[in-house]
Amino acid sequence: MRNHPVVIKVGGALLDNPSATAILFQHINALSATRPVVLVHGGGPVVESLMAKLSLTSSKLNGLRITPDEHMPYVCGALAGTANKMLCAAAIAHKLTPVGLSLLDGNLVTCAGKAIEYGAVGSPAPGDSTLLKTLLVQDYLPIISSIGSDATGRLLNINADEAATVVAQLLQAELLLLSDVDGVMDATGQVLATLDHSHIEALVSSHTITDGMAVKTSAALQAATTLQRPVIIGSWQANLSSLLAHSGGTRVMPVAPTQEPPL
Ligand SMILES: Nc1ncnc2c1ncn2[C@@H]1O[C@H](COP(=O)(O)OP(=O)(O)O)[C@@H](O)[C@H]1O
Ligand SMILES: CC(=O)N[C@@H](CCC(=O)OP(=O)(O)O)C(=O)O
Repeated sequence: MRNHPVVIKVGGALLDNPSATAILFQHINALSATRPVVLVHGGGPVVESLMAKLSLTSSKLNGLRITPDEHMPYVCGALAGTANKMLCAAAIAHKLTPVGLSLLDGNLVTCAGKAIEYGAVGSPAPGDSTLLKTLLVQDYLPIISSIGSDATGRLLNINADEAATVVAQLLQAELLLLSDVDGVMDATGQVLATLDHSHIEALVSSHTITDGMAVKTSAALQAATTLQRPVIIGSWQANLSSLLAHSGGTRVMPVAPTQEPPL
């Protein structure tokens, strides 16, 4: 495989922002000339807009969507269907050749249900990288939604940041978690250049890091520690090469292997 792969995760709010989508795919187009790229995506706003049209309500617990099994057809349709195909179509419009996938395709990622109060929500673990490596060797751009399944065949809704960390582990890749903010902010709104385990704990305890960012920083710390390299949290409007060169965004630093695991 050419050079070291990069896994890029984008949040679902990107899909409401055509100019940001265009900027992102221009950057991916440039980056993929030199390095294999995999895109993992969320789609929280797409799920919420479909649920509202169906007069269904959903709530979150610790940043994760409580997902009754009877909601899974709609969540799956929104994430693996609408969100995935919108991104694939945008990639084609930017001269890339996407292949739309979910976590379960080719047994890429295995999943197991989290605590029962979350419903059909799972935790991901690395599975079989063969399909991804095959696609990357052929210069395809895999675009992966965060729908998985467990060993019994139950469909599961996976937080997309957690999904991306596992895809990065599968490929031993660099990981960029891109969102609608420039990075992780401190209590004064300044973007923090670096964050380590104890700093994350303090900012979560003081409610400076909340909601989806709490899930994201926890997933980033876990991935950084497993991969033993920093994970970058930044804006989807940023220049990806600059982010990879450590200019802008927040670098979440790994816990050293000799220390106790953080989670
Ligand atoms: N300390 C923080 N720094 C930056 N953003 C934060 C922080 N705490 C909470 N947030 C919120 O987290 C959001 C990003 O997380 P999330 O909505 O899950 O993004 P995505 O859908 O892109 O994964 C930001 O839009 C912001 O509202
Ligand atoms: C369990 C859980 O919370 N699943 C998420 C999956 C999508 C996601 O993570 O989307 P963003 O990246 O846009 O937040 C959800 O249903 O919203």
